[in-house]
Amino acid sequence: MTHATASTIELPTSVRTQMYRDGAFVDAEGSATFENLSPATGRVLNHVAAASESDVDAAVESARRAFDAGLWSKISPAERKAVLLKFADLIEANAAELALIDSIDAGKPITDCEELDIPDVVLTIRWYAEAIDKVFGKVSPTGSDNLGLIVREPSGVVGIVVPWNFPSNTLSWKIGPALAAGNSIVVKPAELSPLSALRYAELATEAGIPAGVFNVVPGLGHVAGKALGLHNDVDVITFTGSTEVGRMFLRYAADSNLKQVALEMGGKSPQIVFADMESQLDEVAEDLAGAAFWNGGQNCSAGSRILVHNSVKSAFVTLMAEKAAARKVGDPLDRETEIGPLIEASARERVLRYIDDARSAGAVVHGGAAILEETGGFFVSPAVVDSVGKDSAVVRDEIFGPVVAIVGFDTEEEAISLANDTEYGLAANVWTHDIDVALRVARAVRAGTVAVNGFSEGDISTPFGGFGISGFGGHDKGLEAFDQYTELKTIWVTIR
Ligand SMILES: NC(=O)C1=CN([C@@H]2O[C@H](COP(=O)(O)OP(=O)(O)OC[C@H]3O[C@@H](n4cnc5c(N)ncnc54)[C@H](OP(=O)(O)O)[C@@H]3O)[C@@H](O)[C@H]2O)C=CC1
Ligand SMILES: CCCCCC/C=C/C(=O)O
Repeated sequence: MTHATASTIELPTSVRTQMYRDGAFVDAEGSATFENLSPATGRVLNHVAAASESDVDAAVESARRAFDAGLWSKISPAERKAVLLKFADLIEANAAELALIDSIDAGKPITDCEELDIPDVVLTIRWYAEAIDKVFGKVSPTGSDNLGLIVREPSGVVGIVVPWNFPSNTLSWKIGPALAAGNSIVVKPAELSPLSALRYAELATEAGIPAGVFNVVPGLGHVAGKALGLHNDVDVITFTGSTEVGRMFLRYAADSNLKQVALEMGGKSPQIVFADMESQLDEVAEDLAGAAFWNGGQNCSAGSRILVHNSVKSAFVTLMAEKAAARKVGDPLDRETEIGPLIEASARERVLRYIDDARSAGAVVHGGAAILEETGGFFVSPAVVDSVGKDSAVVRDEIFGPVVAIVGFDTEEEAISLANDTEYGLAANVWTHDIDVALRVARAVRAGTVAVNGFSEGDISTPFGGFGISGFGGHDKGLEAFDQYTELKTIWVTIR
């Protein structure tokens, strides 16, 4: 394994670029490939198989064959657990290499990948492995003439479509419960970060997951993703990404076999800071700088909208500007780096446009410029936007970059009203010492996760999903994730 600077990037030698089907790497139809670029240099890293519609058909066929054969779907939960625990062990044993792959492929800081992303994958796979033989069906409250059994069965073939911002984590939140429940899966990783999914599939086979249970079809969203969404033999689609593409999966389901669809989409998550935090404003600003700028703000639950009491707003803005300026932006493979490049050139242009438009409309912007352009990478320094109207685009839109907008409020009611003034509803955060205020606000804000006194998405035991246009049809994480990947069946017995 080579650790390299952005100018001499070398991927680990284990990296494979073909599709993964039936337990083996295979070329896409006609050996078609697409260019996979480095966000840190803008240069081509490698060429990856571009799955066609017929490649997706073949992967789904393979998944269905494996499901029907029952070598995974019908074995006991305890047996699946043993294999999944081995899978987790193999991921752990290869953690350094997986971290390097995601860091190079998606431009994520290497220390984040090593210390957060990959350990979270190991934890997730272990957690679902451990859970599966502890989840029971139910017996309904019948009279003595009947026995009503409510059982859960694996759904069948699950299509998994994921984005590039946490290539390993969003994948693990879906493959963990889907595999534990006994399904076969076909994964469509993001075009911008396709590599780690292929390695996870290979490690799954090494752990003993039967051929055909775990397939990967890298490729273009409007080809491979669409083919999976429209496939009549896919029982479930689970998706993380933009609301725009999430809507397409609902249409695909309506136009095909009415497959189950679960969508985890974007957000514009409010971070509400009350006046009683005045004595700890520095600590709050540090936490909220993390919430806004972690992963370069390319996070569905990024704390990109701060609502702060007007009595402490000016001091808070000064602190946030300092925190932003202190963040080290640079080569994702440099261990000092806290913020890597944005994922692609168009993302950088979009983020800079939001910043310029806000400035032109009279906002005060601290930071927020294209930097390190000589590297060829897509770097932007973090931006704190103040003196901005609550209806401006920088306050309302999911920017998916290191940009945080700050808006003042005077009363609790106003804070709640501003927090809920969005179509999104993924996450929120409230800072106060007053437990009554904290709980009143937590209950009043319409969001799937509300953190109190610290940015958080919960842990693996807590369900993660969104209200409004942030979520549809199910949750990732927690035992609740099994609802996405199982069908409920009633068995009604007449006792004669
Ligand atoms: N909630 C979240 O975590 C995320 C939210 N977003 C939001 O979405 C914006 C765009 O990011 P992006 O990664 O492009 O997200 P997308 O929603 O475009 O992509 C997510 C996944 O869907 C696939 N896809 C794209 N188009 C189609 C299609 N027509 N039919 C079926 N599948 C498709 C993508 O493939 P391909 O990669 O080939 O395009 C990718 O695998 C971000 O700027 C952000 O606002 C993005 C990522 C994560
Ligand atoms: C270390 C675990 C990080 C998980 C973050 C997942 C974010 C998901 C998303 O943007 O959808």
